[in-house]
Amino acid sequence: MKKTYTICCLPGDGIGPEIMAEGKKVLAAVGARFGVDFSCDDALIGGAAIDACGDPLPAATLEAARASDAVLLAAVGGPKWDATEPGAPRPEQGLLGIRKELGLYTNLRPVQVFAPLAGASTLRPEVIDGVDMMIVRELTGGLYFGRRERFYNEEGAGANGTSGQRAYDTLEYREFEVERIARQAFEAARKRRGRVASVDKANVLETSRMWREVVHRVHDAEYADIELEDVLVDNAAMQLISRPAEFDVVVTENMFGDILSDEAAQLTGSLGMLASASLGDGVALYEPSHGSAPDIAGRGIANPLAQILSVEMMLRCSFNMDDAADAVRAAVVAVLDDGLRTGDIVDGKTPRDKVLGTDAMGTAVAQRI
Ligand SMILES: NC(=O)c1ccc[n+]([C@@H]2O[C@H](COP(=O)([O-])OP(=O)(O)OC[C@H]3O[C@@H](n4cnc5c(N)ncnc54)[C@H](O)[C@@H]3O)[C@@H](O)[C@H]2O)c1
Ligand SMILES: CC(C)[C@H](C(=O)O)[C@@H](O)C(=O)O
Ligand SMILES: [Mg+2]
Repeated sequence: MKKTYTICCLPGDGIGPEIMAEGKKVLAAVGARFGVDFSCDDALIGGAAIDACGDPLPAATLEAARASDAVLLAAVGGPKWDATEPGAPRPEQGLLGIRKELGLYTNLRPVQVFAPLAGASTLRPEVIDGVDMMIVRELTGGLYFGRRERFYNEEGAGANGTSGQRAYDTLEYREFEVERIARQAFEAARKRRGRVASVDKANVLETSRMWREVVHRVHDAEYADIELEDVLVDNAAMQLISRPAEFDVVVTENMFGDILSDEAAQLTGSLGMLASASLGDGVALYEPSHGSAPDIAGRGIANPLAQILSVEMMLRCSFNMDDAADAVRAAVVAVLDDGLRTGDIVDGKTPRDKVLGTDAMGTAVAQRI
């Protein structure tokens, strides 16, 4: 009897369905080579779910995700759902909702420069040479999940020529949330080069002062073998592009991690190269770090490699299929070594016949597995 894994697939919006097709293609190739069945069932999330049933995270989706062995998500969002009236459902609520419901507090975003893509980055080759870092982003706390409110008709409306609106978001962390993400970062560092940079804004924010104190306490008590440095987030943003190869593990709170990971993606040549794994205590979710790329959606030119590398992370983290994960990685490296590129990772030297669309790029990877 073949082993069967059930994967809940959430294609979402924009380029989501296009890159999801390539993730499935790669899973099928892995299944054929390693004698495993991947049963992939689609469910609705984001804008597609709003259109179908008015809810960005339908109960049936959550149920399917909980019943699966792993969740593979592509991307949500797009301009179609941006300009709705106050309080209307938004695609991003589906994503934040599933992260919270599944308790996915750890988001791993590996930033690696594939040697053949050195020319695709906007940074000089000697700056990005050897870049290999793991961003450990806290994913279920902070500003994203704090109390927020918007007041449309405040007293004093019209003062200073405005309509008198007021709005707030709350940045809150509890000690246990910092402790558990710190442990994840130190554990990751032990398997890597033994260094953690903890990024905060402790010169200004009270949450950051607590963050720093807790990270150091966990470090001193349990991980004294790991080298720990504190970096203020503004300085971290600068150092990420001035000395990126020196970072090993970077741990930070939710919003800083969101912003820094998009910045770090530029080291790899494109946001289309950045995979991620969102982990908690139960079923895990894998998704590219990028969004639904509405500017290129429907044209068949999106880079599917972040989705495919997210499949690699799934095979490793959820199914303990290291050989299969290695095969996916090797296939991606082989494709890049063969000079094949999607439009976002070309450089001045890429010949036209080596520039592939989404479907051909996915096929090229699958064929090499
Ligand atoms: N995890 C997610 O589902 C996720 C993540 C980020 C943004 N979003 C949503 O996506 C929508 C668009 O956001 P945005 O434009 O700010 O960010 P985006 O990540 O969708 O796109 C930013 C830029 O990167 C390019 N890009 C992204 N992925 C690519 C790929 N695979 N191949 C080639 N190019 C790629 C896009 O074309 C665009 O120029 C918004 O609604 C946003 O909320 C969703
Ligand atoms: C779409 C959005 C809510 C999401 C985030 O900010 O977490 C995205 O930018 C990401 O990085 O996964
Ligand atoms: Mg983001």
